[in-house]
Amino acid sequence: MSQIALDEFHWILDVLQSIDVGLVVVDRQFNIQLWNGFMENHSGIGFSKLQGQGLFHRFPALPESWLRRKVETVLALNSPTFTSWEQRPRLFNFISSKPFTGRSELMYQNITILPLTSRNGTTDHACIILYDVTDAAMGKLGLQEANQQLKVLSVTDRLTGLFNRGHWEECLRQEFNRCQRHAHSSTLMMFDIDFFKKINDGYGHLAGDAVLRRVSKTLMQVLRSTDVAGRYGGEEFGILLLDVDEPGAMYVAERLRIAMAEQIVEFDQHHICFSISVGIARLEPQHATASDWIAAADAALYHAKRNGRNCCVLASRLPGLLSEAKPLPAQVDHA
Ligand SMILES: Nc1nc2c(ncn2[C@@H]2O[C@H](COP(=O)(O)OP(=O)(O)OP(=O)(O)O)[C@@H](O)[C@H]2O)c(=O)[nH]1
Repeated sequence: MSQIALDEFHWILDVLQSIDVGLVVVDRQFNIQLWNGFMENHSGIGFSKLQGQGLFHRFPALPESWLRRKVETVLALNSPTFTSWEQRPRLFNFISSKPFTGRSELMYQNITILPLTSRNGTTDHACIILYDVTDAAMGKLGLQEANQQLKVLSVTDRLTGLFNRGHWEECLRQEFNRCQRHAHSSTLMMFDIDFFKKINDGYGHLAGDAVLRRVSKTLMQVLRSTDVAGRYGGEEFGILLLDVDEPGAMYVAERLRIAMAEQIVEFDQHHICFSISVGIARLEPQHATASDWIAAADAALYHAKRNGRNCCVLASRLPGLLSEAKPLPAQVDHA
């Protein structure tokens, strides 16, 4: 080798040694043939201690079967492969070295695996290249998290944590369409807190808000995870009971009504009781739109109010009433 060629070789080795990218060369038996400065710094093990040793023997936490498969494919096809951190967050469990910007304890890595062809034309070595992409990954994950939070906020009612009206109505429309396509039926419940204005007028808006939050908490305790509950208006709520018939819905509505009437909201040294009135409507063939379905449940709710409140009414039984009005709980009970 000429002096110039030797110098160039030396420079290349210097560059490989100090480049801010991890380089590992292995042979077909996965014995380590090259381990650059980046790998030394992040693993804390110098090349002299690893040279010729089995990669999986020295690094048992590596995903052995995955890496074997990748390297063997690269060598067989004589073609490189790339794996992003989104497919596999990291190959080596290196600690992230970005103490100020980094929010992740471990480094995120992109990985390229290259086939290395010798001068005699055989491809018996592979070069694993590791890029530290922790900053980019954290940026993207942060953005995804923020988007996810925005998505949740955009469908949630701030006060109660239930679905807001817009999203709940969208769920209702989807269920309406699903029932039309598959010729089966679900049931809708609309309920409203009785004499809610009196609570606001008597104890202030914040007391009213506390009652609305208690309604939502009670709903979450009584309903199943498949039920879709939303805040429809100020003190009116809608619940979609999927694949539930009228008797089933009446059973749920009564449970809900009783659970609400048993609540005592403590606010500013007052004990506040309340009740709800419920209208129930199964999706019927005569409901041409989702709005017709809501109107049917609303009509039943209106009758529940007219019937004395604290009761449940089925739209299919209008104007007759299925459940008798119960005595209202004393609405405001001084401590
Ligand atoms: N605290 C509070 N009150 C609200 C909110 N949204 C609506 N309201 C109040 O809810 C009350 C609804 O009163 P009405 O529609 O007269 O109904 P009601 O007093 O419950 O009487 P019935 O429904 O006939 O039993 C009004 O006083 C509204 O100001 C809210 O977010 N917080």
